[in-house]
Amino acid sequence: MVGFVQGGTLLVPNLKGLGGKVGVCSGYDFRGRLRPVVGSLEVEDASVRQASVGCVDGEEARSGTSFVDIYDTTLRDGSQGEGISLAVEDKLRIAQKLDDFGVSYIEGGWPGSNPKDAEFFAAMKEIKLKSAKLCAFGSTRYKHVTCAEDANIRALIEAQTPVVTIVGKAWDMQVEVVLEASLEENLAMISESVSYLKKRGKEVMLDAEHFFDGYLANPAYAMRCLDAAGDAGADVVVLCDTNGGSSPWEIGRITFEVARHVACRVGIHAHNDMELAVANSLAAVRSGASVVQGTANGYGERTGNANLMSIMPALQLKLGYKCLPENSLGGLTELSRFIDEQANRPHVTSRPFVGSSAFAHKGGLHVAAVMKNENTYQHIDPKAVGNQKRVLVSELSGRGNIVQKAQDLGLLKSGEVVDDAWKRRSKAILQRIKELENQGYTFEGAEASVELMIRRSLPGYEAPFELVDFTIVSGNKKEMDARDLIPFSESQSSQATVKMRVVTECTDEDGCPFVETFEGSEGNGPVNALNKAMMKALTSVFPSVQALTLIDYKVRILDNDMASEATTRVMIEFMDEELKRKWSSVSAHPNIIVASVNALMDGYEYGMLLRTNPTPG
Ligand SMILES: CC(=O)SCCNC(=O)CCNC(=O)[C@H](O)C(C)(C)COP(=O)(O)OP(=O)(O)OC[C@H]1O[C@@H](n2cnc3c(N)ncnc32)[C@H](O)[C@@H]1OP(=O)(O)O
Ligand SMILES: CC(C)C(=O)C(=O)O
Repeated sequence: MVGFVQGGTLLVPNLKGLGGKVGVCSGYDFRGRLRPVVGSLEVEDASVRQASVGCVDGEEARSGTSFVDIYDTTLRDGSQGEGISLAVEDKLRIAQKLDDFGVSYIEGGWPGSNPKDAEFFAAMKEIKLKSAKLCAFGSTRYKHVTCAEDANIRALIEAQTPVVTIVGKAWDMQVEVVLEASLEENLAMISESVSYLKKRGKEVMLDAEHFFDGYLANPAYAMRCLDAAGDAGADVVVLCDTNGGSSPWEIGRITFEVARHVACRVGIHAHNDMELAVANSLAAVRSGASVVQGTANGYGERTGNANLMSIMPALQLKLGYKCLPENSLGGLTELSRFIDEQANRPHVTSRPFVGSSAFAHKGGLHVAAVMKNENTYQHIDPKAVGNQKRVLVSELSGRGNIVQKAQDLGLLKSGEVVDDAWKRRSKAILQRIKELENQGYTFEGAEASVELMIRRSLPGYEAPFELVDFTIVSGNKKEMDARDLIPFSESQSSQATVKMRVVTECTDEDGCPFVETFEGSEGNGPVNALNKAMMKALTSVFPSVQALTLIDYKVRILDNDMASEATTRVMIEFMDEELKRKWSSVSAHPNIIVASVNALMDGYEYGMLLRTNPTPG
């Protein structure tokens, strides 16, 4: 922020000796955001062009913030990402969630493109958004037709949205090669399309496709494209880094030029081909853009669009802009994961701000420091974006990781002095973890196994069951001969039996009496048969174990060169359907059955503990 407008006078601190032109903004709409650049100021040193041109006024000036509108295009540009296909119902749910969260604009799709998008807009006519404005997207009219004749423009009107965004070419080469139209015809396409939509009461944005490449190739023509839109009444011209090849310093400089030239608001739409889309969007804002287009989690064609999940917190927490209603940002992590779920995309743990690893500490030195002061290895408070600090336990841990884990689990009070017993305990656990990781375990993703190690080290811990013995008989010649005829799910090629001692009700006086159970089961493989037998044995004493489901079973061979003697790592994930909790356990062994039995036992033990003594999830 370099300037403050007061009573029509631009006060520019610290600009003595600087030069070039500085854009001046004035007036605010209901959100307190800046209105168009209305003038310019000559100063003397061109280096200022790379500085920010944001201007503030009145209340906003006093608080030192200005409003940036977030324009979400997950439902349109996001769905151009490979592997993303949203059903109408998904789109409706996402639109409502984005509205609840508080983005300013939601681009729903391209009504002239396909029946699904048209259906979405039809359905949206029945849904009232709380504060976001719904946008329909399309292109400028086709060459040599009138807007009234253009099916795409007609579909935009029929969508009945308050906002229409149209993409128009801004790079002379693209006009000639792709549109095969004259440069003048392209200007007419832009101008007539904008004015046609404005006359029908729409708020209109022009997405100036390839703007930055176009500006570098032919700045005068690129600007004429924006002028064609601006003169026809466009509310916002959005500068697109369509090929995603620009850098923040170019984006900053060019956005600055545009912001001081055009009379309407300026937006930014960046793609991530250089992994700079977020940086480019922020650079544009610092240079005068006040609308940022992007997608949830950075979905989008090729390498994706600018990730709004990073842009929104960066604007509010780092750059001092406002872009969301009060307290909204705390829902960011949930929003990101909700949209991943709807889009059927895996959660990317390393995503800044919202990923489950974004505040996960692994290195022993880091954890020791974070325990003293979280700011030592965190750039923000995770709660500000609805995320949480996590401590991982692995061979890279120090004692602090174990102590912190015990505190997180409520086994040791936070702030309590770590006494000698805990010092010895944490040292022993740590040593065991390092030994086991050396043998092939990995505890990082197996938090149930870590928790059990800590609990088992505590005086008085009693495991809810003990596996006395098991047998497995797997495969037979008859099944082998018929293997091509039997579907996998129907194969019963393995049988398992288990003998267990299961704790019944514990009382203080009598301790915990055991019952011994013996059960058997068939399965389509040895682990399946064994799991079913364990489940039977446990449910015969604890019926609630039925709510536990094995949802993932991963096997990894750790030393391929050892051929069939190789060590196998098994990671198992369970879910308790009723408690809505998931947990993972791990084991490693050269015998895949032993590794599986150990991981299964940890999984069941943890599940039964959760039932009797739920820990924070
Ligand atoms: C950078 C972006 O992300 S822009 C958005 C890109 N997204 C999409 O394309 C997804 C939705 N698209 C679609 O469903 C289809 O492409 C449609 C319905 C829009 C058009 O389909 P079709 O009529 O079959 O045309 P096609 O897809 O081949 O598009 C090419 C035509 O569009 C014209 N065109 C391209 N950009 C524009 C534009 N901004 N304004 C006007 N016409 C344009 C081209 O000149 C070409 O015309 P021609 O066939 O006369 O040479
Ligand atoms: C249509 C526009 C916004 C676009 O996706 C781009 O140019 O990248």
